[in-house]
Amino acid sequence: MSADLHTVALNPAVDLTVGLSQLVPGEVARARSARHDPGGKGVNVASCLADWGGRVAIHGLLGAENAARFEKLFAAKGIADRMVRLAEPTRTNIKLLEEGGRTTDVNLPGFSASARDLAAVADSLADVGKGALVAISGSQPPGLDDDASARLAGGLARRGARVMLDVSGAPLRAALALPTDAAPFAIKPNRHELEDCLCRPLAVRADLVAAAQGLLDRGIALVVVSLGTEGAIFVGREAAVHAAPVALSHGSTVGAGDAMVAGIVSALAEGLTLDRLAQRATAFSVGKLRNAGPHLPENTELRSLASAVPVRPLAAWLAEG
Ligand SMILES: O=P(O)(O)OC[C@H]1O[C@](O)(CO)[C@@H](O)[C@@H]1O
Repeated sequence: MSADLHTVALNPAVDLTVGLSQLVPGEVARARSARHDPGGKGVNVASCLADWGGRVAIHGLLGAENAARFEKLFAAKGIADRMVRLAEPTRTNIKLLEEGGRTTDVNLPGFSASARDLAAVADSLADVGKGALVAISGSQPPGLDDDASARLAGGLARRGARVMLDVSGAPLRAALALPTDAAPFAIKPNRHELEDCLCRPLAVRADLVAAAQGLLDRGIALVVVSLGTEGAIFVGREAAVHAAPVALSHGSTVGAGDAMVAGIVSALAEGLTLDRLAQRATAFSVGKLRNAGPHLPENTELRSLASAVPVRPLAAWLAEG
């Protein structure tokens, strides 16, 4: 990969995955297993990019008190740690994984952060500009303005970096309001996040595609909408495709979207065509389901998964729906 790769995690998390036979709300559940993994969207993306062989630096905020688990991951994968340390610990998010793979996420708000902390993150990105690819992912901790991620993205875009933004809710709305010269290069909402952001239902394929195409007018070059078991659509200025998922396994779905973001970033770094990018992104996402924690399978397995991903022009997918 020739590009300079960076990820930003403003609100990382230790993921506590609790294995259960079945979750019945209101009843006592006996856990069969428990594991802790360093997580949060920007951490997962960095970890997957490093697994693929990318040279990646991570920025953002991290609680000093429980940083060891993250530092161990970064050291093991050769990820350059440029995260700003905060006194409060990083949150723990709970993932209730039932037999059969259904996962219920309980995501905590996280440490509180200030405008000064955000400025320190922006400083750590000051030398990142033209030629760089930067993934900014995940929620923002309490204390930051809704447009915190959008401001980071806008600054980077104006310096010539290509930003892949994977945020939702108010931070996504703020990013979509950026002037076109500060717009992210790519975004990856899921259907629900896009509906929430545009305040309208997108249950019909034609509406979904029209909404994604409409976002290109805001200066975004690539809009990826993930559709769970229905795959994902990839809408660019010159081409648009649908990728179907291949053989789903029963692992936790936690981090599958982050793996998809890593696949998109790696494909952009390698200059792949949109077809190949869609296959790569889908293969990373499906491959991640096979592993617990923020880890991808071997590159040979990912390549073979990618070659099996059915990709077709969006018009064909639309005609069928
Ligand atoms: O930042 P959010 O939206 O709370 O999501 C964080 C959660 O998402 C994940 O990154 C998976 O996408 C988990 O590792 C983490 O617990």
